[in-house]
Amino acid sequence: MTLLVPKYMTNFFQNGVFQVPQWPVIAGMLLLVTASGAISALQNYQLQSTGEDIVRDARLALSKHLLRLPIREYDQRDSGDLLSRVGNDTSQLRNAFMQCTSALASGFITVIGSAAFMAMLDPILFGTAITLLLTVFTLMLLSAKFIERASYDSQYTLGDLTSTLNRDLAGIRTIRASNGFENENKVIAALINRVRLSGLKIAKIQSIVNPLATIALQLAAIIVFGLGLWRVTTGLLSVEKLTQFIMLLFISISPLSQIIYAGSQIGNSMAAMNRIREILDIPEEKDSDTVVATINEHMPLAHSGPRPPAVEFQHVYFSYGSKPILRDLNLSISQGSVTALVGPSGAGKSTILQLIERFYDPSSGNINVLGKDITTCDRDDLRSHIAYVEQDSPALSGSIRENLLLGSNDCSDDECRRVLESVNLSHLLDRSDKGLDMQIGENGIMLSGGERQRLAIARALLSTAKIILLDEATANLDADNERLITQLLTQVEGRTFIIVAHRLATIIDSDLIYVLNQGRIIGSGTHKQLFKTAPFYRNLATEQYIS
Ligand SMILES: Nc1ncnc2c1ncn2[C@@H]1O[C@H](COP(=O)(O)OP(=O)(O)OP(=O)(O)O)[C@@H](O)[C@H]1O
Repeated sequence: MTLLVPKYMTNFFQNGVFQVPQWPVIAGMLLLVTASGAISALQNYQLQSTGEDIVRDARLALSKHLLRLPIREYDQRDSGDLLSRVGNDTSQLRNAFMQCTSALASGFITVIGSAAFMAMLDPILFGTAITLLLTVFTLMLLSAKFIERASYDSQYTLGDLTSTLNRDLAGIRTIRASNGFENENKVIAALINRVRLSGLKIAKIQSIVNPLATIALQLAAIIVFGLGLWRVTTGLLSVEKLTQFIMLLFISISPLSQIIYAGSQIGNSMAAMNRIREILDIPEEKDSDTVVATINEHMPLAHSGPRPPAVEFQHVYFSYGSKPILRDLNLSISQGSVTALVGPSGAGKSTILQLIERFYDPSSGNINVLGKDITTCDRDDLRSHIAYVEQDSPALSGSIRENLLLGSNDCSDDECRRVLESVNLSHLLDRSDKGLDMQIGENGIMLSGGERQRLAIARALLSTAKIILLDEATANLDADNERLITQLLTQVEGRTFIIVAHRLATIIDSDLIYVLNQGRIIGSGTHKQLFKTAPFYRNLATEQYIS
């Protein structure tokens, strides 16, 4: 519609002489301009909304993918950097995308339409204008490559900054207690300066290229205008046509500048896109799986013969890197039993639990859970049979209820209360009138270490998992609570407990104890048997005054 305005303007001239326009002409023009404004506003909103949808989809895909990466990826990557990709990079992508789409979509038609009209009005004048404009464009595209590199550096450094702040906030007490503030502040300041330098590099490129582009555009307009005037004086072009041509040129200059500016932003969005792609290209944990079975723990009961072990390791070797961690490991843990893994720090006890969860796969050997080779099972199905209380018993920010129901939403409030009572946590419900909805702060900071452990044990007990892995799950408990939890585990029926513990007092009543040293099983049996037959275990027990 905007493109019709210059044509309308020819009503102001008759044979090269200015004519006062009639009211209908003025009204028509006003209508044209208003309608064109309204359409452009609608179009702009529609584009922005499509842009928001696309960026939302990118964020959804990225965050979903982030939670499903293989565990090894989290070992190697920094959580702050991953967060920065979901936050900063998608915002960067969003900004550049918005500018590009709105500039291209709304401006493109105007520019192409103006070009077509101008070419019809005077091909020579149009040829000159297009040559000059193409030169400006090439300049902008060249600069986008430099901007992409600088922007990539800037976004990486921003990722480092987010991770450092993340690390510092998580360990703020340690930092304060060890007077580490100055050192950390220096690291953060250095990163902030690096971000600034990358930003300045981009600014330098843009502050050279953008004015150059504007000057070049103005020069192009002057040259075209001068050439047009010359063609009018030599009779090759009428005043009406020159007026139309110049108006079309001015109409197209603003969207053209927008397109050129958007071109300079492509570098930023490419850098952000590459960082997002880097994560999306990592195969998800499940991607390499060939699922041929599901675990059905009831099936063996229907058949005659013994039930398969809850967990079985057959000649398992494993390493995180080049150093072997587990060597030729064989375990057999019966369903419904309490089994303990003991041994010195670094022996590989937690690693065994993580292999049962299939966070990692062994280098060789087999692991069976409830009679099925876990590499042939669906991971979600496998994990639905296992509850895992990690060594540090991390609690999640949120309410008591959210922490209890993580992964299973179908427990009633009464069941939640009962399980809290069984682990001696009922007093938490009396702290405020919010009951189960009481917030426990970031990572459960409003709970004591022992309360966090009992909350994690409560979550495991509330789940329907038949196999419960407890990694040093009572290490922070006082003697009374430790006794309570130990007794509770022996009373729970139909579940298999695999307990890693340093304090032997908590596991001496276990049905079976495996003693590990340097990734090998060096003894197994009950406490009594091991005390008699395994000198290594006897030493461990004697050191803890256990006979
Ligand atoms: N994600 C990992 N990447 C690389 N090495 C690891 C990783 N996790 C553990 N290790 C190493 O593997 C070895 C066994 O660790 P693991 O945590 O299984 O020992 P542990 O017997 O549970 O020790 P602790 O009693 O101190 O918890 C250790 O040498 C440890 O440094």
